[in-house]
Amino acid sequence: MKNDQYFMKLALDLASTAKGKTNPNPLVGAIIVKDGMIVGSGLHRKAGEPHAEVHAFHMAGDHAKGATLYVTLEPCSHFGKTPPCANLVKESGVSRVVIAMKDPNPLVAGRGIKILEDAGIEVVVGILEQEARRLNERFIHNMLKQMPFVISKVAMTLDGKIAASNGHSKWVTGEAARQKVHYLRNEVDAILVGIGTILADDPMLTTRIPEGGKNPVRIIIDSGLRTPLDAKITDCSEAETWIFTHEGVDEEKEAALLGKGVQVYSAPQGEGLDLTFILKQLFELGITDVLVEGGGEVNNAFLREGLINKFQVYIAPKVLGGRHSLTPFTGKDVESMDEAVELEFDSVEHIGDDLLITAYPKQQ
Ligand SMILES: Nc1c(/N=C/[C@H](O)[C@H](O)[C@H](O)COP(=O)(O)O)[nH]c(=O)[nH]c1=O
Ligand SMILES: Nc1c(N[C@@H]2O[C@H](COP(=O)(O)O)[C@@H](O)[C@H]2O)[nH]c(=O)[nH]c1=O
Ligand SMILES: [Zn+2]
Repeated sequence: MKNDQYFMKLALDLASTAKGKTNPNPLVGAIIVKDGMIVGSGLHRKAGEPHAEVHAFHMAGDHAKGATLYVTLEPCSHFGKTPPCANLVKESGVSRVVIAMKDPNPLVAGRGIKILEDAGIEVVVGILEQEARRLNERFIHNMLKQMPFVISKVAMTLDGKIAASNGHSKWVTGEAARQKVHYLRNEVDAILVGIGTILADDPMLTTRIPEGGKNPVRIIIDSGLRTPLDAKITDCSEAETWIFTHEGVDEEKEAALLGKGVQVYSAPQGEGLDLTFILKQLFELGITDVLVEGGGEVNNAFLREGLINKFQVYIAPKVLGGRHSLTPFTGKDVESMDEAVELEFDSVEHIGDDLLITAYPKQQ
C-alpha cells in the first residue's frame, strides 16, 4: 500500500514542473487517490489560470467521492483571480485531505483548513512540509517580507577569483554550468548587475536556452548613470532594462536612454544606492525574485545589507592566483574573520567539470 509520502512526493514533482511560470503565485500540485489508484491530478501552471485542485477534480469527476486529496499547499479560501478551492474540495465528496504546508498568504493562512474541518473532512497537515517549503521558498519570502527573493549567483575559480585584474573572465566555468545559469535566468523575474559588469563584460543578460526561454527584466545598479548608450543591454527589443540611478544625473543621458526604451528609476544614495529601497520598489513593480549576477561590489553591497536569501556558487577546477585578481565579494576592507557572514551549506552538485554549491544565510 503506497503511503501519504509517496503521493505527496508526486504532487510536489508535478508542481515543480511549472517552476518560474506561476509567479507571483506559488507552485502547487494536487493528486486525488481512491483505493490506492490516482483518479485525478493537476498543477497550477500560470497566475490567473485555474488552481491545481481545479484541474485534479476536473479529471477525477465522481471518483473523488470518498477519495483522498494530496495537495502541496493549503487549499485557498479567498476569491483572487479564481474562486476558493476549499469550497470546491468541500463539495467534491473527498473524505480526507493531506496538505504539505499551510498557505502563508494572509488571505488564507489556515482559513482553508478550517473550512474543510468544519465540513467534517479529515485533514492532515505537514506531510513533506520541508520539501514543500523549499519548493516555494520564493513565495513564502514574498508573503512574509513583501520583498523579492534574492539569489546571489557567483562563478569563481577554486581560489575564489571571478576575473583577472584587468576584468578578463571568459570563461571561468564551462558550458554545462553556464547553461544551467541560463535555466536559472529563465525561472526568475529579474536579473541584476552593477555598472562594473556592464562596463567590463557588456553582457546581454538574456536567457539563451535551446527551447527558448523567458528573458528576465534586466536591472542595472548605476548611481552615476554611466551605462554606455551603445551597451548591449540598452537594446530593449528582446528584454526590458531598468536602470536605478541617483537623483540629479545627466538629464541628456537619461533622455537618450529613455529614447531607447530603457526605464530609469532613481533611488536614495548612501555609500551606494539604497538596495532595500530598490528591492521594495521592484516588489511593487511585480518582481518576485531577483538573480544578482555581480560583480564584486554589488554582490558585497547585497551581502552586507543582509539582502541575499540564497547563494548559488559555481566553482571551477582551476586556480588563477594574481594579487589583484577580482573576487566575488569585494567592498571596503574588513578587520577580522568575525565579520564573515555565516551560511549553511545545503547541497554540492557536479555540473559538468564544475561544482555548484547552494547555501543559505545561517538562521539567526
Ligand atoms: N565569466 C563567467 C560569468 N560571468 C558573468 C558575467 O557577470 C556576465 O553575466 C556574463 O558575461 C553574461 O554575459 P551574457 O549575459 O551571457 O551576454 N558567469 C558564469 O556563470 N561563468 C563565467 O565563467
Ligand atoms: N496557486 C494556488 C494557490 N495559490 C494561493 O492563491 C493565491 C492566488 O490566488 P488567485 O489570484 O486566485 O490565483 C496565491 O497567492 C496563494 O495564496 N492556492 C491553491 O489552493 N491552489 C493553487 O494552485
Ligand atoms: Zn485555490
